[in-house]
Amino acid sequence: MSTRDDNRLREQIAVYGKSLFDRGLTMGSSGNISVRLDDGGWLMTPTNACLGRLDPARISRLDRDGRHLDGAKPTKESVLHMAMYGERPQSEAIVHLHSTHSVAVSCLPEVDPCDCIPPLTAYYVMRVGRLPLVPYHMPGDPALGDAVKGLAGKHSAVLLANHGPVVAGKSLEAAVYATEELEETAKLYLLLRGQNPRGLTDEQVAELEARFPRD
Ligand SMILES: O=C(CO)COP(=O)(O)O
Ligand SMILES: [Zn+2]
Repeated sequence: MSTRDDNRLREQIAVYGKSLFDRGLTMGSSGNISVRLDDGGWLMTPTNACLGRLDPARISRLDRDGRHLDGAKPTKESVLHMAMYGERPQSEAIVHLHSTHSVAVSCLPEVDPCDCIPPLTAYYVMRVGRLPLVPYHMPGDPALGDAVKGLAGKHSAVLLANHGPVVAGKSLEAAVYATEELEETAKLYLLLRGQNPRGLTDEQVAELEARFPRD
């Protein structure tokens, strides 16, 4: 049964999904979005759905154990989303995209798997922080859940190798903002590759983390 709060969250998922899709931040039927419900379950975007054309009424609802309750069949990444929530009780929403520059970084052989993108800007530090790389798995592989478990407690965002970012936030808005910041910083990183850019110092990063703690 849908509550008023459910309906507000369904509308929000559709609005943010369309905004992300319309700006080219994910293509075709790629990407997925979820939000946590008060009863411990989740709303998740349906599998093979275009984020630009979501029908709020068809968004999938799952119970706290990940069982599909109603709506269309959920995203094949439901196990990944649930594993991330399991490590992050403070997170209320997760966004996964195939945003081009972030995916490009996820394919580079030289990235540090503990920290894929250096702290180039203050907003990257404030919204994303250190970004670990998750080894390649097929989309929807349930083993992706285990692969993020060791990382998601300490990191609100992870980068799936040769695939894309998965970003948690204390609200859907926060998760979207962080995903956008990650994509723009991935673009900057690629633009500046080979130019020995000056990143923020450890002191500047520590100052930002103290002043603007991430959830
Ligand atoms: O991005 C995707 C898989 O990683 C899209 O999958 P779904 O269509 O099942 O959500
Ligand atoms: Zn994907």
